[in-house]
Amino acid sequence: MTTIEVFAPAKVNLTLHVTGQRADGYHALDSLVVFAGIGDIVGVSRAEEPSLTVGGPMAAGVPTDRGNLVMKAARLMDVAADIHLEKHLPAAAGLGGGSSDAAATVSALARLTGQPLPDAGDLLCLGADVPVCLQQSTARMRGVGEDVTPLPGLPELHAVLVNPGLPVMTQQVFAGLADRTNPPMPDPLPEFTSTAALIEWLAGMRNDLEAPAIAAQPVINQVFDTLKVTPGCLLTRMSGSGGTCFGLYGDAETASSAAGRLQEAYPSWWVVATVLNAAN
Ligand SMILES: C[C@](O)(CO)[C@H](O)COP(=O)(O)OP(=O)(O)OC[C@H]1O[C@@H](n2ccc(N)nc2=O)[C@H](O)[C@@H]1O
Ligand SMILES: Nc1ncnc2c1ncn2[C@@H]1O[C@H](COP(=O)(O)OP(=O)(O)OP(=O)(O)O)[C@@H](O)[C@H]1O
Repeated sequence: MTTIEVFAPAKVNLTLHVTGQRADGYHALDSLVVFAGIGDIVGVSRAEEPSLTVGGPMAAGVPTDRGNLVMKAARLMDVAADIHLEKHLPAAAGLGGGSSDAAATVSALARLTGQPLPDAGDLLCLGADVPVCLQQSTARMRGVGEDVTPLPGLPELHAVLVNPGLPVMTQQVFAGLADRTNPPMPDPLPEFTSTAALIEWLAGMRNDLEAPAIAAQPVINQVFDTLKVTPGCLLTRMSGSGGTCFGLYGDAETASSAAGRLQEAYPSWWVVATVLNAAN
C-alpha cells in the first residue's frame, strides 16, 4: 500500500494589508507570506471509503469528521483515501493550519493518483489561504488569496511564534475591521539585500487585522507586550487573523533564548522558535 506524506508548514503573514472589499463580502488583500519550519504532516493512501485519523500534540479539538479541511480537499480531488493528520500547529491561530493541511492533502493526492493540481481559483472553496499554502514558498498574495506571486531570494528570518491558546475566528476579525480600504504595499517590492534591511522595511508595513483581532481576543495585546521585551526582539506582528504573533530576531540563538524565556513564563502558551523563509 503506497502512502504519500506531505509536510504542511505554518503560513505566516509578515504583512497583511486589507485594501478593499468585494461585493461578496470577501476582502482584497496584499500580503507578504512566508512559511515556517514547523507544521503538520498529512499522510494519504488509497482506500475503499474515505477515513481520517488525527494525532499529534495539537490534535485536541480538531474535527475528525468530513468537516475537516483535509476531507474536503479529498472530496475536491474526488479520491477515496485513508488520511492521517498529525497536528503540530494550533487551530484558528492565524497560521493557516487547516488551509495548509488542505493544500498538503491536495498535493499528496495529486502525487498518489497522478491527477493534475487544481487551479488557484478552484482551491478557494477550501479556504482563501489554500492557493498560497499549495506553493509552500515565499510569495506576495493578493486578491482574496488566489493571486500568488512567488518571491524567491528573500533573506531568511529567525522568529519566535507565540499563540496564547485561545482560538480567533477569522470571519469575526474581518467583520470587526473599522477601515476596509487601506494602502497596499509598494509595487514592486524593494530588493532586500540583507535580513536587517528586510526587517527595517517590514517595520513600516502593517497587519490591518491586528486591531479587530485584539478586540476579539484582548490577550493578544499581552502576547505583543511580552514578545516586545524579550532581548534582541527586532519586530513584533500578528500573523493572519491571529491570535499567533511573531517576534523577529537577528540570529537563531537569540530567538531560541527568547522562546525559552517565554515558554517558562507562560507554560500554557504555544511557543516555537523557527526559521521563516528558510532557503528551499
Ligand atoms: C487572514 C488570512 O489567513 C490571511 O492569510 C486569510 O485571508 C484567511 O484565510 P482562511 O482562513 O483560509 O479564510 P477562509 O476560511 O477562506 O474565510 C474565513 C472567513 O474570512 C473572511 N475572509 C477571508 C479571506 C478574505 N480574503 N476575506 C475575507 O473576508 C470571510 O468572512 C470568510 O468567510
Ligand atoms: N485540518 C484542520 N486543522 C485545524 N483546524 C481545522 C482543520 N480542518 C478544519 N478545521 C477547523 O477550522 C477552524 C479554523 O482552523 P484553521 O487552523 O484553519 O485556522 P487558520 O487557518 O489557522 O486561521 P488563519 O486562516 O487566520 O490562518 C478550526 O477551528 C477547526 O474547527
